[in-house]
Amino acid sequence: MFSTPGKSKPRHDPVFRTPMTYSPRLVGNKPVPSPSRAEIWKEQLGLNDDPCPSFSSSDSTDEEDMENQPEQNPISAVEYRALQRELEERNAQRDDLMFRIKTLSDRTKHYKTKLEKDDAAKKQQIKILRKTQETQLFEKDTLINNLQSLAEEQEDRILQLEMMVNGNVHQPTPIEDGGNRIRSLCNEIKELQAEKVELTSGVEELKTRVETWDQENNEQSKTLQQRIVKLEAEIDELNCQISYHKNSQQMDSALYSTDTEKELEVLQSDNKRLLEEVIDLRRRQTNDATEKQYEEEISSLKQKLSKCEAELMKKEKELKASDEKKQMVVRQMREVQAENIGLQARDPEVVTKIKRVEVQVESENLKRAYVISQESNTSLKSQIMTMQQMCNDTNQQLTAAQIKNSHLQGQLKDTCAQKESEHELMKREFEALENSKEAAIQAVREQMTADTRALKCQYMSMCQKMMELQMSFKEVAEEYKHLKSLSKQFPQVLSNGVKQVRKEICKAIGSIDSYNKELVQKYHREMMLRKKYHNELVELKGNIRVFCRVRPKIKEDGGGTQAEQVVSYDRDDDGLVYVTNKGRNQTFEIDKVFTEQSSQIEVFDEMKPLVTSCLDGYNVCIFAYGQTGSGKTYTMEGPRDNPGINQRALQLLFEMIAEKGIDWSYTITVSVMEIYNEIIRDLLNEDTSCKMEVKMSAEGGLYVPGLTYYKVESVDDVYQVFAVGQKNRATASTSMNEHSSRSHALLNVTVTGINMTTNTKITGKLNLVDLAGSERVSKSGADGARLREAQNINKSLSCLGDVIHALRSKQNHVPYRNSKLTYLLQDSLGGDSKTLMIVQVAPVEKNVGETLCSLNFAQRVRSVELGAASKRVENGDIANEYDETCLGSPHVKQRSPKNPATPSSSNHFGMSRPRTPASSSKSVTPSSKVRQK
Ligand SMILES: Nc1ncnc2c1ncn2[C@@H]1O[C@H](COP(=O)(O)OP(=O)(O)OP(=O)(O)O)[C@@H](O)[C@H]1O
Repeated sequence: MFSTPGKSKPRHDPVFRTPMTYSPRLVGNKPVPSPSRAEIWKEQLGLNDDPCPSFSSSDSTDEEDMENQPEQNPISAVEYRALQRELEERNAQRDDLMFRIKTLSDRTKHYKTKLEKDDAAKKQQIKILRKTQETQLFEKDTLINNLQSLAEEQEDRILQLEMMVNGNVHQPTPIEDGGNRIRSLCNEIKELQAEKVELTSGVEELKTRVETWDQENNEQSKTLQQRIVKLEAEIDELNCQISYHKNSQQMDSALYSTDTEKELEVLQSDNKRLLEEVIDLRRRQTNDATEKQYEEEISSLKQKLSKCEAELMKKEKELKASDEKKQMVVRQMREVQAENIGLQARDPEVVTKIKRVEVQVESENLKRAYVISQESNTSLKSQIMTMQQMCNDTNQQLTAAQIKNSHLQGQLKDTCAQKESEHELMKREFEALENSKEAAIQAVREQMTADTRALKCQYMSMCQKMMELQMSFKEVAEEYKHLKSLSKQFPQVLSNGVKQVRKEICKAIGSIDSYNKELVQKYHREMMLRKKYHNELVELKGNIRVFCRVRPKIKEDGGGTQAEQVVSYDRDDDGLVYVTNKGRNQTFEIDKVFTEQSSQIEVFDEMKPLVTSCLDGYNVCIFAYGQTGSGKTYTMEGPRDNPGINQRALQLLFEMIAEKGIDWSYTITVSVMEIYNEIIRDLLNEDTSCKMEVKMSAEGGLYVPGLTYYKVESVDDVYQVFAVGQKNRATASTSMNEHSSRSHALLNVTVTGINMTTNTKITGKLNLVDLAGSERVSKSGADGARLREAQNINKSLSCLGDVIHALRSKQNHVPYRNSKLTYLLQDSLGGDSKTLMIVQVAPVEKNVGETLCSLNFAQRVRSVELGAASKRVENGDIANEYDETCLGSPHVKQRSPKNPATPSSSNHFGMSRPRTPASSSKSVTPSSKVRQK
């Protein structure tokens, strides 16, 4: 019956519908088709490709089945409803599962979107970081480029300076990009600097060498000049000597002159060569183009210098040798002169000879030779002059070169200093930039590392989340698949289930059919009985009602066959009780049977209406009847932690009064008495020896003169009253346990209500009586005092039976006055009262006789009709006397008893047995003072 959302209905908004909006379609009602929540979710989840199998076919089939079923298999409406309910439950389960799927898919979507968002944020962060990194790298590159350009500029400047110094032409080296370029550039700069330093040192060395060489050259030149001068002087001197000895010593002097001239020539050639070398050196020094050439030249110069030095050494040696020769010549000349002088002084022959020699010298040849020698001498002199001139020029040039050199050296020094300072500055800047660059790189690296770590952590956590999500998604998917398969199988399963259930139901129906028939029969019988009982109950309203309570087994019951259970109950009727006696089952019909398991509360709940009717002005009497130890006291008083009817009744009265509100003013008074051996004792009076009597007032009401009443206002007051009563009862009796079993205990509660608006007074009385044990005399075998006690008990219980009998048989005279008990209970046993008798029985074989007697008595009492109960309402003056009881005229309604029997005919009322100490639950506690009227 599900419609396809895409066709029959517009697409639903992706809004989650609460489960309350969903109304599952049921089989039999043919509801208007509407998309299920599962379909909506599927649609929202995009799972419409394989839609859930529509239940329409199965539903319709089911429906048809159901419609056709009555023809084939008679299925009742109950069965149909059960199936409907099952279907609803299945639908609800399916919806719940779909809801879970929806929730999980929502969660998955949520996580996915979160993941995507995180991814986008991460990517954005990475982009930003990349951009930042790129910007930083760009800045770094710009910085490096700036540095490079700066370095290039500096390098150019250095090169320019070097060019200025050296006249070299520097070709700029191509600069590589990036850090390698900087490093290579730095290395190159360092290398260049080292080279420059080396070159500078080389230049300086060269300069020093040049200087040294210049100095040496100068010195050599000076030495040479001096030597030249000296030689010229010597030549002059020699010329003089030659001129002096030109005739006589022509040959010798010519020889010497030739040697000297040779020496001079050699020296001049040397000098020339040296000058040429110096000039060449200067020229080379100024014209060197490249450093290599310069070095080569320096090396060649060095070699030349060394050669020059060697030559100089050699020349010095030669000069020394020539000096020696000259000295020798001078010496020879001196010797010649001395010889000449000696010869001149010796004789004229010698003079003539000399003259002759002179004449010979002055011959033509000599003259030619002399002229030639003079010419040569002149040319030599001119040459010497020229050489001197050249030497002077050279010296001037050398001086100028020296000046220029010193000037250049100064410039070079300045340039070097400037270059060094600039280099230092540049180095510092470069270092600072390098440091800042390193710091920036380090900071960026650290930032990047931290960011990478954080991103890694994020990535890991996201991966983990993703894994978890994937896992959960897988689980959800598997669950969804499983659900899908289940939902696919569901119609089949459902139809199978329905068929199975139908079969089972049919089978069950078949199997229980017979039982049902039996039940129907029972039901009809029960209905009849109920109707009858109801009618009886209505008729008997206000009459005696009889309950039976079976106490549980106690240890006093002993063991063995005597302790065997003889009481049993009807499973369906709580008014039937069976007693097995000598193998025969006896059935007793009671208004209500309380089993061993019934609690005090359950028992009291049945009596609540009676108790509360007291507030409406009814007289109520509840008395417990039964043999000793059957649980009368337990039911009426009960243990302290689980109180009985007495306390609960008073507590209920207080609660009801509290609920009544302010319109009614209630007063509750209580009196406690006991009847022992037909003597009434006031248990609220400390003087228990005072015998009380029941009197008839002038108005016709019964009262007990001198009876103590306590006005109670709370449950605590009730407890105190009970305590006083128990204390006084204990004081009055020597053996509490036995005494309590052989006396009737009466708790009389009088409730007086005054309506403040209408001034109406309502008086109700609640008599709660714990009767003495009802054992037969023969069983206990009592005698003496015990016999008297038993006789009194018998008498009172017998009188009770007589009264009931008289009432039952509509006798004109009801013998209330035959016993104190019936006389006291007259107004509660009369026609306008409500009476409840709880017959207590023991469940064991040992007490079966007494149990049968008690139940017979109960059944007889139950059959007595007392007529309808009536309220005791007065108008007008409010009576303040609480000790007055008003007896209405007994109204006996005739009704045939079911089990007519004479109450006193049997030996039921007999002597009581002594009671075991353990069975006593009556204890005396001191009471506080209460108000006594
Ligand atoms: N419904 C019950 N649940 C538990 N114990 C019970 C119940 N009824 C009676 N008893 C126990 O049985 C024993 C006898 O009970 P109880 O004294 O009330 O008997 P009784 O009929 O009042 O005797 P007597 O006539 O001597 O006063 C007590 O020990 C009591 O605790």
